[in-house]
Amino acid sequence: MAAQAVLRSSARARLLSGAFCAQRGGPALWQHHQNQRAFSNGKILVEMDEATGVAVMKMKSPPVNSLNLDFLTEFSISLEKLEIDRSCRGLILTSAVSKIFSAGLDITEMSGKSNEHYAAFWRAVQEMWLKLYGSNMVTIAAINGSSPAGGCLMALCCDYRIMADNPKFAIGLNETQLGIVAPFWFKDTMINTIGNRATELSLQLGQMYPAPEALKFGLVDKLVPEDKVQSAAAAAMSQWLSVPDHARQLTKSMMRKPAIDRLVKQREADINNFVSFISKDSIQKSLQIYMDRLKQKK
Ligand SMILES: CCCCCCCC/C=C\C/C=C/C(=O)SCCNC(=O)CCNC(=O)[C@H](O)C(C)(C)COP(=O)(O)OP(=O)(O)OC[C@H]1O[C@@H](n2cnc3c(N)ncnc32)[C@H](O)[C@@H]1OP(=O)(O)O
Repeated sequence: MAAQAVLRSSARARLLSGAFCAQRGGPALWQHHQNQRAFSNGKILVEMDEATGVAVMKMKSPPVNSLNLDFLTEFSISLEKLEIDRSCRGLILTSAVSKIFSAGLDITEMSGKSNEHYAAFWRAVQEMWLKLYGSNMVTIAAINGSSPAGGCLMALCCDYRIMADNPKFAIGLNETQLGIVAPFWFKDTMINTIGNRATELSLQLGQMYPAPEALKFGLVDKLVPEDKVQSAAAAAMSQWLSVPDHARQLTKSMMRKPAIDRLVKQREADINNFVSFISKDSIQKSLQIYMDRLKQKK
């Protein structure tokens, strides 16, 4: 895909240079065990079944898998590593943290930091989206917990979503509840999944949907009991992998390319928009109030 080509160069350069790995105290090499390969960069564990060509990526950044700069960098590099591995055809994205898929963007990365930091953070968020939404692999989200905002975005980037059937787990783009705005490419991703009107309702209200409502709304494709999420994802994956790769990939590209191209074309402008928006005093105040409320609810 066009966006993949643009993105691959920078991440691959970092991957091959080992800069990221050295920073983490050593290269994230594959460990082999029978038909399984695995690597971990710290916040992400990847297990690959060589017999099926399916990798399971587990987010393991407790307490809530929030997407900070380190996490996003590890995520994009891990994804790139799988993308360039021709034996890997499918990816199941899930969480190793109990009851949480991902709490979305790390709010502390958007509070009280320099403009340079905000810009680097936002570039990393964009890169995660470009890579996951534009992946050539079959991507299935095994949503085994709550998934607000950026966590919901990650799930929406996948080709298919299976969620644990527990009304305590909720998913949605709740940005307006924090006093912030989902950017156009979050909005486009949701529109491409549930349509324009449902997206408008959902985004304006900053609605979080408990799992059963998320299914009705089309935000997820299937609900299964909590202990069946991984096996259901594996079963769905084998169905998806029965379709010839080239035809499925071209179809995926046809559906997603307009949204991807839109961000690629205005990446720098989008970063500048984010920095000027997030650094406003009024927005910083809203985020502070939201964080205080989160801590007080305990
Ligand atoms: C004009 C156009 C301009 C466009 C500009 C675009 C701007 C767009 C900017 C950003 C888009 C933003 C996207 C996002 O993803 S924002 C993040 C939204 N996330 C949330 O709202 C989630 C909030 N968290 C929760 O609801 C809950 O924590 C939970 C359901 C995920 C888990 O609940 P529970 O198990 O009860 O855990 P706790 O609430 O106790 O949390 C544990 C611990 O973790 C901290 N925390 C939780 N979420 C986050 C987070 N997203 N970032 C940072 N920290 C988080 C929480 O505060 C607790 O910390 P502790 O008290 O120190 O233990």
